[in-house]
Amino acid sequence: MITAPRKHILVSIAAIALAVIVACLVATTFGAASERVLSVFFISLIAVVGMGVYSGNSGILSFGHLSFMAIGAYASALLTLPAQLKVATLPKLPDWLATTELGLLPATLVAVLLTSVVALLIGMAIGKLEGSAAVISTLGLLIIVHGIAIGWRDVTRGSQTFFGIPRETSLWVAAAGVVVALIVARLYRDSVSGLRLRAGRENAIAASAVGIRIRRERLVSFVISAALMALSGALIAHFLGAISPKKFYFTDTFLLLAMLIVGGMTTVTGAITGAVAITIVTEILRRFEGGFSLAGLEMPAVFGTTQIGIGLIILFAMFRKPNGLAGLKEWEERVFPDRREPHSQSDMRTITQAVPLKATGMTMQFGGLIAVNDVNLTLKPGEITGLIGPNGSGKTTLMNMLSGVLVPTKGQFFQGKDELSGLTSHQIADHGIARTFQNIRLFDNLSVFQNVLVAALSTRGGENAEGRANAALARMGVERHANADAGTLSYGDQRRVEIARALACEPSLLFLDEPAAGMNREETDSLTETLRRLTRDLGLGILLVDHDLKLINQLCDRIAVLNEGRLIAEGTPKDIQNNPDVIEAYLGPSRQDERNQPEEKQ
Ligand SMILES: Nc1ncnc2c1ncn2[C@@H]1O[C@H](COP(=O)(O)OP(=O)(O)OP(=O)(O)O)[C@@H](O)[C@H]1O
Repeated sequence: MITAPRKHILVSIAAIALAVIVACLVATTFGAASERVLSVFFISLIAVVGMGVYSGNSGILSFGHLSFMAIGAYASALLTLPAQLKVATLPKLPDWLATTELGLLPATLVAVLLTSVVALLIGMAIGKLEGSAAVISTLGLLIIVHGIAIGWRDVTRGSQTFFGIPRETSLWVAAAGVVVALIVARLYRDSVSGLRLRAGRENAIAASAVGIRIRRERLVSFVISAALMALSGALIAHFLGAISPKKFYFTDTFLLLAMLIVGGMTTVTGAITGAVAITIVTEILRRFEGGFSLAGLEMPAVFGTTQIGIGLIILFAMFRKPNGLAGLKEWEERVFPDRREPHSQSDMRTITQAVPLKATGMTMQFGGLIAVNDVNLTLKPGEITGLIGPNGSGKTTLMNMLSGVLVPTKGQFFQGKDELSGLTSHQIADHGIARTFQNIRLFDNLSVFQNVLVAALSTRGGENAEGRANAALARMGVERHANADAGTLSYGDQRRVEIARALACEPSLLFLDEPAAGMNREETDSLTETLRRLTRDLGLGILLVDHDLKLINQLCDRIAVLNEGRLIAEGTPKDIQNNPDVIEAYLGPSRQDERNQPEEKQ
């Protein structure tokens, strides 16, 4: 399923095909040299969009993707190399490989398939890593594959040139390859998997809380991007006719990453922009590298002029355009902004079979600090439970444990007979528990509609996702912002969108961590009314953490009070208001004495 408007996709594909055909026709009129430049440009562009499919959508920069290009290049070359030449130059090849002599297309398909399998295995290992560890591991991959290419002499000819590869990559073959790669990358970006991955890139914790399995989506993108790299590798091998391991090492990694970073990692438009910009600059600087004369002045040869130039462009881009020259949007998204009309024909499903969530002995220890200490709590559908307590009393920590963000040190919680303790955040979301965060965690660079849609797509089997997304937006009164980027909204609207995103998961229990923080009284009153309607109309249970005691008292059926990690009181708002332990926790013992004295005198 493609999540973008059909118009964007059709316009994009038509433009890609047209631009490539026009570029080919222009190059052919200028002769063989320009055809060569354009062919290399197309093949490089396949690699850049290949890297972008993973790095752009996941936000994890990969230094290792040229390994997949190398695997594609060597694998396809081994399959197309004339048998006689194989016998002469690679005498130790196994018979079946020595006698195989395929055409470019089948050899490329086999190479792409083989690379995808290798990427699947590597991706499963790398996918366990986060942040800089994930980035560094890709560097390790590059070094390992380079080492194998040099060491496996019987198959690769080691560091010597692997020559004699049939030069079958014509300009039109490269053009066909780049059209396929650009379309695959464009479709992936707006596929369900691509949207989930971009949500995870924006905020991994929130993505997991709406049911997204980030590791799985990363793996999907890793394999697709490796397949595109293999395609690029096969085409370059059959364009040059000779390859060696150094072709797939640091120099080209730097060049391709520069294209991706300068253009903008997150879009296909960015990959194209970066590839065009860096190719033009490289072609110009290369002419000056050997020295030149200007107005009678002889400039000496400066080795590395091209690399220095590319480095300067990267610096310029980082200072002036940190998201790349093309920014965060595809060109067609800017030219034809989404004018999705908000509609809410469908409403949210009423909770009919919800069961209470029972937590016992919940404990969380951070080093020497016991943030939550042996807390028992039951949350019922259709009921609003307030969770209050002074700053640092453990409210958010308890909510984090019940939503799978933190693994409790001790304690268990069940939904009916199902034990949820020990489940991950996305598994808990699938059990109908959704949440918002104290510090708003929206997917800032996705539209409001995409924020909500991706949650609906990732829970309840993705059933009727668009309808659920629209209904959730309408329930929270933010449907008019559907097309705006979430990060551009006012604070109050962002909080409402975050609740809408949680509602799109169709939860039976909703956890709200300080939903009224930063809202004025009017906005808070309106939120109070909205939340009341949610429980009344849909039978939803709510766990509400807030410091606004007026909101808590007005809204909650029951209130639980934490102090220094312990549950010190539980009851109706009236019980809690008069509870001496609660008064002491909030006001301190001396203030409570003051408060008690007049009463004692009476
Ligand atoms: N990840 C963590 N690592 C270490 N200590 C933590 C962590 N998270 C919370 N704490 C500590 O646990 C205690 C409880 O924090 P928590 O955020 O749950 O309190 P809270 O009641 O939600 O506070 P507030 O009302 O200010 O949001 C605090 O002392 C806090 O510093």
